[in-house]
Amino acid sequence: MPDTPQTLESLRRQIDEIDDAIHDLIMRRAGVVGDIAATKSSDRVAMRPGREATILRRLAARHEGAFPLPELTRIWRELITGFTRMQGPFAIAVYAPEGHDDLWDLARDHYGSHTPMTPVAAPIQAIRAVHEGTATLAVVPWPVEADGDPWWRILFSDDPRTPRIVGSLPFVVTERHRDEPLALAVAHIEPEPTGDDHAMIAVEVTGDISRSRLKQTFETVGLPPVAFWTRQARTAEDPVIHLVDVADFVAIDDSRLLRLAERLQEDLAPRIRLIGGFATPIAIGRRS
Ligand SMILES: O=C(O)C(=O)C[C@]1(C(=O)O)C=C[C@@H](O)C=C1
Repeated sequence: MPDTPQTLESLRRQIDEIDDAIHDLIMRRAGVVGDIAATKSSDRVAMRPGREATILRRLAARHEGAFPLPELTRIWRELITGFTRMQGPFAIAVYAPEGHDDLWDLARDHYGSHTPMTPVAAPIQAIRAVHEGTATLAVVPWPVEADGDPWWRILFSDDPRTPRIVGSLPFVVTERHRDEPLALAVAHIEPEPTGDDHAMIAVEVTGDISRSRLKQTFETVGLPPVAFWTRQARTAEDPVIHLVDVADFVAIDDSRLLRLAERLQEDLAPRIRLIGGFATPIAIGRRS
């Protein structure tokens, strides 16, 4: 078709009509989210990371045509964050010390362009901000084995006000994220199963246990372990804590946690705490 001013004009008219239809639907969606908000308790965080994961997975699965999927999911991240912010205050504390803005960028990509974000110099400060209520959510680094004093240790607590791991970033993993660091999100949000989830389980023990025995014990009780980190004891009285990433949804009253404790009970006097979980991220392209 020749690119005459007339056809260009009529094509742009179609674009305007489509934009109006999209805009109308966004405004209509806001009305439905308002009804959802009315069903939620106003003193709890409105965000539901499990539901968000399900929405993005469903759209990614039905997507067709030339429009790039990373941009499509990015638009939905912006929308969902807007709909979350519509329901109440939402602010983030991000571990972003001077010169290290990787987690800042991950947080912006996921939690939207306009969400208030505060950089903090230590992961523990971000979690403290959630505990104290000055932030809704903390973005902290993915655990590393070499960390002698890992931040996740402070989630090992019986205090019901302790926040939990609720998400993993990036959720939509693209080529751009190859070799980039990962992050975890920590907040006061009840986990919801999405059909493809991970659980983070911390095991404090008084004695020595090899990785292979730990792995085998998790497998025996039906908890599929995919990664381990150990916080070594600094003194003889100091307990060792293992953090285990399990590829399944685990609820706080899951009988597998009891069976795990029973199996380790004999010689290790374990204390076991579910310190959170997250929906398995989706990969677009490959991250090798
Ligand atoms: O389903 C909800 O609970 C909503 O609040 C709606 C919605 C959405 O925009 O779809 C918004 C925020 C939540 O994190 C999840 C989903």
